[in-house]
This record gives sequence, structure tokens and C-alpha cells, in this order.
Amino acid sequence: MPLAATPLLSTLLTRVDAAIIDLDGTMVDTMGDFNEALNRMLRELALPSIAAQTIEHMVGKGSEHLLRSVLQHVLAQVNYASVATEIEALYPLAWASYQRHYLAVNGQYAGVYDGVLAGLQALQARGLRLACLTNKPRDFALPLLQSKGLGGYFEKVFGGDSFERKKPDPLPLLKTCEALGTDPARTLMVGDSSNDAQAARAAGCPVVLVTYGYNHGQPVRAVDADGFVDSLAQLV
Ligand SMILES: O=C(O)COP(=O)(O)O
Ligand SMILES: [Mg+2]
Repeated sequence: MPLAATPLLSTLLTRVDAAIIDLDGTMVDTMGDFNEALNRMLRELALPSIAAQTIEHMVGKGSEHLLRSVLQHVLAQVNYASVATEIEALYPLAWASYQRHYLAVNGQYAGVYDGVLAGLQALQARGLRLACLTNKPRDFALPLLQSKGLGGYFEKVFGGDSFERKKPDPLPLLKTCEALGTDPARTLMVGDSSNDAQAARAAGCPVVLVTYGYNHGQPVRAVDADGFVDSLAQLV
């Protein structure tokens, strides 16, 4: 991170009472889990496999979007007359299979990024209230946080299925602030993608992005945010 950004970040932290932290690509590198669960599902459906690098560009807008993007990608290779119709026909079976495989591998092919524990501990030591807000289903998020020793840091954990809409819509952030009882303007969003930043901007929350996560294959520093960090430990 450029040195010049450090004073801005410390000023930002004096103006917030809480932080909402994203999960995939921000706290945990879950690409191995996505890769394993999706390819197990594709094998079960007798469909071609997909590369982890391709999956990475599809992550961030929740599991339903991920699944539709993966099916679109592999069915386009199989040459169906109507890919869209085939996706809808396959979706219920694919979703059930993906859920089963994801829950079976959850956390086994995933690792906590460097600096996450130190960052969470430092934010807590500053008296900030912490919530985790992810677009992945809450039933995937809770056991993952638990198995990685992160569960105890968060007062609230919400998933992509907790509210009517997902990030980049501001609704999940506004609802999380409401649950924490904090003012959005004094609640910092920490994420890894344009979904987190757009949701935060629309909700009126300050936002800092990590530089190492998944941003649909686009350079994260081009996203409109209040700051960037190479590790959560740099937040404080
Ligand atoms: O499941 C996803 O699409 C990504 O989830 P995230 O919001 O934790 O990055
Ligand atoms: Mg993320």
C-alpha cells in the first residue's frame, strides 16, 4: 500500500463505530472450495470441467449467479441448441448437487489470508463492533467461519440469502447496520470487489478494499473506494 494512504486510513477509523467485513476474497481464500465443489457437481452431471481461473471471474454475486455462470460456460462448449433453456432445465439438479458438494468440502480447500486475525483483533481492540456480510449462503458461511476460527469475532453474520437482495444492492449493508444499531456513515465496509464498494457507496458507508481478492478479473484499484490495503492488519 502506498505510504501516503496510511494517514487517511487512520482518520477513517476514528470516524467509525463498526466494521462490516466481507468473507470470500477478503478473509478466506475460498477458490479451492469453489473449484472442488463445482467440478464434483459437473462430473456428477456428466458435463465438462471448468478451470479455477474461469471460476474466479464469476465469484462475488452469490452462489445462484455463480452456478448459472458456470452452467452457461460449460453448456456453451457442449453445443446445445438453446443454452438458456438447458440452464433452467438443469438448474434444480445442479443446485442440489452443488450445495451437497460445497457443504462436504467447505473450508477444506480454503485458507485464511495473512493478516486477517491480526486485523480483526486490532479492530476489536479499538472497540469496533464487527459483522460479517457475504453474498454466499449463510449456511455455507457459518460453518466456514467456525472451522477457520473466525466465528467468534462477529456479532452478526449475514449471507446472500439473509435479505431480499444481495450486494451490490445497498439493502444488505443497511440491514446489517440496523442489526448492529449503527449509523451507515459510521460503519466501515471492508471487501474485495466492486460489489462491496458499490453497495457501500449506495448505503452511505465508507469503504476500504483489499488488493488480493476476487474482483471479476478487473484491477481492484480502479474501483471507487476510500482506501486499499494489502492486508487487514494494515487497517489499523
Ligand atoms: O459467494 C460469493 O459470491 C462471494 O461472497 P462474498 O460476498 O463473501 O465475496
Ligand atoms: Mg468477496
